[in-house]
Amino acid sequence: MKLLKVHGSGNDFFILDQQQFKQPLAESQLQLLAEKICNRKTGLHGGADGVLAVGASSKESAAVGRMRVINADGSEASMCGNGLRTVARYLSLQNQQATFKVQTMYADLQVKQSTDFAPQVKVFAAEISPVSFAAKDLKMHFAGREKLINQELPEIATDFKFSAVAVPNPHLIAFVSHQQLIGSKLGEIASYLNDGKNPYFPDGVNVSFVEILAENKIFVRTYERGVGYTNACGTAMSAASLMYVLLYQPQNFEQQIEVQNPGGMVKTVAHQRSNKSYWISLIGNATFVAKVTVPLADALQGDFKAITWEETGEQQAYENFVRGLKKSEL
Ligand SMILES: N[C@@H](CCC[C@H](N)C(=O)O)C(=O)O
Repeated sequence: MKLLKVHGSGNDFFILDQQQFKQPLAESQLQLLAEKICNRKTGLHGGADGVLAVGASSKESAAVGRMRVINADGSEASMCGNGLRTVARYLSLQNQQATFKVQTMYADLQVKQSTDFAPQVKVFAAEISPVSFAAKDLKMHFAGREKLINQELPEIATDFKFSAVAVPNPHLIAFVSHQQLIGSKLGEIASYLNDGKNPYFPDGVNVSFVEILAENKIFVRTYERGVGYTNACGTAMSAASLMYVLLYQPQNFEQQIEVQNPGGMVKTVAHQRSNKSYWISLIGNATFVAKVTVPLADALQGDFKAITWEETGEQQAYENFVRGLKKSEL
């Protein structure tokens, strides 16, 4: 079985092109494969944050291909912003196209090759959409609250104001001080809301703390549903950018925002359509780390003795790029 180890801003994945098989993997196999190869302790070459399953788009879709997102714990998500940029690059090379649409769970999303951030640091832009603040779209249950925009949530924490937005996967976002950003509260709140037992987000939620560094410059730290802390979360950085504009800089739609994260940096632009709906452009690296082969049967048993791992050399280029950034740190 062929895999491609990739990352967007250090949020790393294995791309699994299902078209290599006579039949796509069964759902149970796909879930088990993600759990086995992504495990940070026993997985494939240090594991990953998830699997991006690429396949043919459905007949009624005009998209060039389809992306499904399987978290490291085997749960499926409706969207993955960092992952979509790497899938866009993969499909761009496969189809010799620089701009096209990729089918995702709820929408065909526009992707486009953009200007490299540095030599061997390839960059793609991805449409993050649809956006909703509705509790039903977030699978969020706080008594009497259909929306959550910069509000206290005494049910889960004091000292913070939260906003909840689906892009379309669910995000809970708080703008915080640097001390709060680097503290333990994010992990405590997110672990509880992703325990599978709490009444507020029974399906879990991605939780982010955001520090405003300057106008149009923010730092986003995320504890992801189905994964835990990650270097970056593309949909979280997109959701945080939209909330930053809505809450602090409502004149800054269509302006580029620098979003720093523990894994590097991306750029975002918040947009509002004529029908008043929102969407976000997420612009960032789409790094191919290594070409990988592993027997499928071995991988499903967590046996990685017979793998091949062929580095592309891009990871060194990415690390050089990050070292050159004037970036805040945790
Ligand atoms: N890291 C991804 C999001 C992956 C899915 C998320 N963990 C969820 O379960 O919603 C991104 O870059 O957006």
